[in-house]
Amino acid sequence: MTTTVRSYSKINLGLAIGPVRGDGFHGLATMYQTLGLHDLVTVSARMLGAGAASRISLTTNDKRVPVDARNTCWKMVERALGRLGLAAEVAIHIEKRLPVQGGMGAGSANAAAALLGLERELGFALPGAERLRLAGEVGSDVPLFLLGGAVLGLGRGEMVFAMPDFPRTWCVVAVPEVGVSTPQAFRDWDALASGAKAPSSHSGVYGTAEAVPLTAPGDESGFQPSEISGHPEPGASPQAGIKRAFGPESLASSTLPRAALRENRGLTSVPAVDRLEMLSLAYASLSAPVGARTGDGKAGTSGIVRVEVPDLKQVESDRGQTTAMNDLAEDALLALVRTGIGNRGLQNDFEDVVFPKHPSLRQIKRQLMGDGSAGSGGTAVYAALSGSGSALFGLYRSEADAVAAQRRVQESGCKALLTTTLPRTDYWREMFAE
Ligand SMILES: C[C@@](CO)(OP(=O)(O)O)[C@H](O)COP(=O)(O)OP(=O)(O)OC[C@H]1O[C@@H](n2ccc(N)nc2=O)[C@H](O)[C@@H]1O
Ligand SMILES: Nc1ncnc2c1ncn2[C@@H]1O[C@H](COP(=O)(O)OP(=O)(O)O)[C@@H](O)[C@H]1O
Repeated sequence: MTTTVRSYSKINLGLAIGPVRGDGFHGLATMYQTLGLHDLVTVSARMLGAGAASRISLTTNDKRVPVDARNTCWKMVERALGRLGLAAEVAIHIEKRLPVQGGMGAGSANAAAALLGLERELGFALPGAERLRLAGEVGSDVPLFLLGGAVLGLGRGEMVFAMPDFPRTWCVVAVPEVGVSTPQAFRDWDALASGAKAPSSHSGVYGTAEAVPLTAPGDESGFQPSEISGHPEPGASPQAGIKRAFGPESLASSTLPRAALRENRGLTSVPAVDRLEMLSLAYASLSAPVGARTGDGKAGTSGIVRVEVPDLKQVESDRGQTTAMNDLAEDALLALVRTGIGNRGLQNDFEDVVFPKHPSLRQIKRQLMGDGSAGSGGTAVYAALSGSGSALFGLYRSEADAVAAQRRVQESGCKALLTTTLPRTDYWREMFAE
């Protein structure tokens, strides 16, 4: 028997990078959103007798994807079998449709899909908290795919909180040919943040900050990853997560070796931590009941997922959603877009290092955004780099606006895909392919 799982992608609606932690990872506050674009992961598995060693094999249609123990699916399956004390023969096939190194979390989603496929094949399910813990070990972006929908990510991105969902929203994903390495993008950010010249958009964050020691008194090694990894208790509130991620205990345990601290004074600034905490609180405040959210006071004016579009109209009426819901969706999305610090609004910090290195990506963001000029089609509600890139996305009020944006990007010679965001219920309903 085989199980085929849709391995969906994500975008980062906003992403703020914080200080380097004791384990070398960066603190993050990000709002993930799953998308309909997906790979297919097929798993077949059979138990082996007692004493046998597990055997994993992997195939894929994309030669850039490793087919050995470096593959995220392999890591996930190996860990899950180990945790269960089971031996099995497992064959995984990854049909790649998503860009590799695109910032869409494709490899991370593959790992989550492999776990779900394995569980179904063997007829077991790990407890929820255990799954999230294993997923976080495989990669910072893996746990979000065990929730789906709109997800707040804290810690190094692996502490995940399900947020109230925005109904499906039209989305265009631009897929430039350039690949961006995530570790390199973080290193570039470190160089920028610790350099003499602070980016103008972050002045006041890194420019004049005084360094504060995050090292516990007397601790010279400063390396205690076990204290700062892990996952909040299931059902914990985002606010509890924020406290855990940024509270005094976390700072005490988020130790940096003293030498690194000296070298990275700007990174450990109080304002940098404050900024991350403020942004997390702003994101988390969106978890208030939908009716309590405020938009721009002009509900219904921008019409996110308005039902003028035949296909989407069909989809929505099939699911019993009402037009009134669309107005609330618009309010929630506009509130999110305005979330941020100062007058910067929603943002992805990686743009500050990735755009200077790849100026063509800034240009693609402009095309996704649109300038509203006559004949060019509608503008985006929001457009940004996803994760560390190189994929970028735009969110649109209607299919017509999205199609116009797709055309603008394609005419400039860049591949552009039309899709929608994928709320949590749809994410799970459509997860297992026939
Ligand atoms: C930046 C983000 C934002 O969504 O996405 P992508 O652009 O990769 O999609 C993620 O945090 C990426 O998560 P993921 O791709 O799972 O990264 P991991 O395997 O955990 O880490 C890869 C490397 O990135 C760096 N890293 C990652 C996460 C983090 N919070 N701080 C880091 O410094 C580390 O150097 C790490 O070794
Ligand atoms: N299952 C997988 N699918 C894709 N890439 C994988 C996988 N496992 C490991 N990798 C490696 O991880 C790197 C990042 O992959 P990917 O998830 O596509 O990027 P991003 O995190 O930017 O979305 C790739 O360069 C690839 O070598």
